[in-house]
Amino acid sequence: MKELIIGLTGNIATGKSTISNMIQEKYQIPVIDADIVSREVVEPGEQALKKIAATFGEEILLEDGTLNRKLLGSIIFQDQSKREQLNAIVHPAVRKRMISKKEKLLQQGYRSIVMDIPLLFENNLTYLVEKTIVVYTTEDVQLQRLIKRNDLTEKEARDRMNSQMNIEEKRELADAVIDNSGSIEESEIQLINILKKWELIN
Ligand SMILES: CC(C)(COP(=O)(O)OP(=O)(O)OC[C@H]1O[C@@H](n2cnc3c(N)ncnc32)[C@H](O)[C@@H]1O)[C@@H](O)C(=O)NCCC(=O)NCCS
Ligand SMILES: Nc1ncnc2c1ncn2[C@@H]1O[C@H](COP(=O)(O)OP(=O)(O)OP(=O)(O)O)[C@@H](O)[C@H]1O
Repeated sequence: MKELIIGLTGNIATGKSTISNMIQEKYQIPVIDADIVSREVVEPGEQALKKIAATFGEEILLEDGTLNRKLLGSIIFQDQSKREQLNAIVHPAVRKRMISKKEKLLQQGYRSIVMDIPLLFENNLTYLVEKTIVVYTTEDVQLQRLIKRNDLTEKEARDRMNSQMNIEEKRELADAVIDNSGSIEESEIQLINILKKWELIN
């Protein structure tokens, strides 16, 4: 089996987690998920959470001292400057922790690793990986799945989509694309073909 660090990206609700779970469970390639790491770095006691409270006010915390994600989301997805303020606090900590997780997995002997990073292209993080996969859907499918999964209004969903680079642009930048607009089975066939082409499975 070859060695490869893969960057998996896409847009909000195009299916990154669906594909990365498949890669981890069916093909035993470990996945480092930026969304999970971005939750770890804002746990109570973490520096990043203190900075968020200092910037957005103590009312951004719930009674138990954890981050009110719903409230913060409603602020930053409709205000670019607020989003940039949050990114400046959270992203350096996420990047640092992801690199350290990658080093640990390499030390444990893993040779292939997937880094699931929604903002891989926006934040110029391709230097962390060797190949990129974009999980794509048409904008219409993305919108419908996002509204359904997060129980959002169309405006809220569009604000979230507009806070990221357009999926058509990302598709152009990718080494490989999985079109997840159809069924999960159809997506798995595309994934298998990519993993075979990159000699990660037989
Ligand atoms: C604003 C927050 C609290 C909302 O939390 P919530 O639980 O509702 O969403 P969750 O974290 O699961 O993110 C869902 C999706 O939103 C998108 N997204 C999240 N943050 C951002 C952002 N700053 N810019 C663009 N898209 C984003 C991603 O596609 C992500 O997969 C949270 O998203 C956050 O802390 N964001 C900043 C960190 C970040 O950029 N994370 C994304 C990858 S590092
Ligand atoms: N092929 C598919 N057919 C039908 N529903 C799907 C398909 N792929 C994913 N979904 C559903 O669409 C929603 C978004 O998928 P998923 O959570 O994997 O996206 P994501 O890209 O990881 O999202 P985020 O950017 O928010 O982390 C989920 O509710 C998931 O169950």
